[in-house]
Amino acid sequence: MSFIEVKDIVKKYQVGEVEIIANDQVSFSIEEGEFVVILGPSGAGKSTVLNILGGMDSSDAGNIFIDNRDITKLNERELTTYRREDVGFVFQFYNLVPNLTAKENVELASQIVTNAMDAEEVLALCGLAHRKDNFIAQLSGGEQQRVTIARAVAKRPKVLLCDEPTGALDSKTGKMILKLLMDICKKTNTTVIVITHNSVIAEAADRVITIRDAKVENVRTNQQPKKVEDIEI
Ligand SMILES: Nc1ncnc2c1ncn2[C@@H]1O[C@H](COP(=O)(O)OP(=O)(O)OP(=O)(O)O)[C@@H](O)[C@H]1O
Repeated sequence: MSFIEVKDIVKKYQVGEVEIIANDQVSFSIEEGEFVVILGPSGAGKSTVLNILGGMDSSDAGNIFIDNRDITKLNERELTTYRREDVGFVFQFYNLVPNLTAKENVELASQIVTNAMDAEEVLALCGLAHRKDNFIAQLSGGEQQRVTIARAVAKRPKVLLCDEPTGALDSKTGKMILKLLMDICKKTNTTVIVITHNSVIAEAADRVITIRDAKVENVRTNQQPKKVEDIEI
C-alpha cells in the first residue's frame, strides 16, 4: 500500500435545491516523501479533496489511508489529534498572528504537539534566522509565507498540504517559496502536496494529479523533475 491512498472519494454539497458534486470518485496514491502537484481549473474540486485529506472536511463516501490508517473512520476527537499532529497546512492567506513575532507564531504551533522542532531551528531552515524577532507586520509577503511554512513544518507533519502557496506572491518570491517547499520535502522526507493553477510548477513535481469536473483526469509521475531554479513560474 502507498503512503497515501485516496480511494473513491465522493463529496457533495447541497446549496438550496442544487446538489454540487465537488469530488466524484476521486482516487490516487502518493508515496512517502514525494512532492506532488494537484492541477486543475477553478471549481474542479482540488481544495475539496485537500480539505478532506487534512481532516478539515468529511467525505460522503470513500476512504483515505495515510500511513496505513483510514482517516475517514476517525471520530471527532481522533480527527482533531490527526489535524494537530500529522498535518501541516500552508494557505495562500497566511493566518499568522500579527502582533506576535515570527518565532512566537511558530511556537504557537509547536507547543501543541509532542516532539516539535525547535522554533529557531525551523525558522533558520526556512531562511528566517535573522527575522525571528520581527513582528509579522514588519515582514514582507514572502517572509510571512516562510513563517507559515516554518509553523507547519515545526510539527514534523506526515504530510504538508499547501493550497495555492504562491498565489499571492510575485513570480520571483513565489519561486523562492516553491524552492523552500521542495527543499523541506527532500531534506526531511516530508510528503508535500501543492494545489496550483500554474501548470509550470508541475514540471518540478515527482507526481502530478490533474482534477477536472470533480474527477481525476490524469496522474503522471516525472522521472526527472526539473529543478525549481530551472522553471519560470
Ligand atoms: N462549502 C461549500 N458549499 C457549497 N459548495 C461548495 C463548498 N465548497 C466547495 N463547493 C463547490 O464545490 C466545487 C469544487 O470546489 P473546490 O473549492 O474544491 O474547487 P477548486 O478546484 O479548489 O477551485 P479553486 O481553484 O477555484 O479554489 C465548486 O463548484 C465549489 O463551488
